[in-house]
Amino acid sequence: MAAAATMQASFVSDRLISFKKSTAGELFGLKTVKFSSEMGGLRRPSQRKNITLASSQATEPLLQNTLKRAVAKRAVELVKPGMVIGLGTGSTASLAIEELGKLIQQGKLKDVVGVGTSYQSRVLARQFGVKTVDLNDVIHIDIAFDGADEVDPSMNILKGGGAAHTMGKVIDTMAKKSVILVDQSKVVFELGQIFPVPVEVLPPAISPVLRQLVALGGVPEIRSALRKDGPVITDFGNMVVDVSFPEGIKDPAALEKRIKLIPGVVENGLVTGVASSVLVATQDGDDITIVELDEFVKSLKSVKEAYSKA
Ligand SMILES: O=C[C@H](O)[C@H](O)[C@H](O)COP(=O)(O)O
Repeated sequence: MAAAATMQASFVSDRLISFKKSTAGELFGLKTVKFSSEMGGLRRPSQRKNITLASSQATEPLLQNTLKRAVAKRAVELVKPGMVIGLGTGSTASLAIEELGKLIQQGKLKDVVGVGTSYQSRVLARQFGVKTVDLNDVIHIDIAFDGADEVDPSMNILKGGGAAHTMGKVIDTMAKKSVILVDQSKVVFELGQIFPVPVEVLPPAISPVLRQLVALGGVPEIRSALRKDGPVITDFGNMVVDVSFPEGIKDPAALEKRIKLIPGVVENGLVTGVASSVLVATQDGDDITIVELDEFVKSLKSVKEAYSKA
């Protein structure tokens, strides 16, 4: 319970929690310092657990932002003239909107329109010159770009750190190609070990939903707002419950469905079987590279094997 409370306290710290996410080193349970530095200065799990918010603010977000920008730039290279693009929410998706806007403003992409997943994405699209249309005015989406809070090696996703997972799921599911953009810190062996599962809930149903979530083995906490007293209220007027699962999430697809079936639940942040591609921004020394998730996972396995033989 104390761990869950700590997680929740961090979680509401305006998402300055990248330092708590599982690193590549943790993905396969590696403990060596050498592996961490070899992989571009990734922290050992022990460091990660004990790091303070202050030190993370001093260093980690700078690198993470560079990685997010790099993956956003790469993603928009996939866009062709005339496409309808799903515009995700969050810091990484926001950078993709900005990069898309640059290409449009430079005249390199014509007749592209975006469909926003949130107020945030629509406002940014307007700011960066990406024309938006209503979801109900399009019959298809060519590519959706979105971020994630965690990704496992099977391309199961955990979303909703910004309480925007409901429309994100609608648009990502509808898109011909759902491209998830992450930096290496988001790749985990098992979903839910660091992040709780966000659940959007109809406010009048909050108590029965909380009870049902406990019955599923979850530890639910209503997400509190940062600069407002009381709960976070989503773009659709609902509340968000962050649910940690102390026993782990062994079957994300099954849990996604079980939470969805609770009356009063609008949507949850588990997204399974939807992503067509996960682009991972990785850092190795001064080099930043963008790779597909399976390639990233393979490279970790080979490093692990090399160290286990040494
Ligand atoms: O609700 C927010 C979305 O699911 C975001 O895509 C997710 O939280 C990742 O956000 P960020 O890119 O800021 O880490």
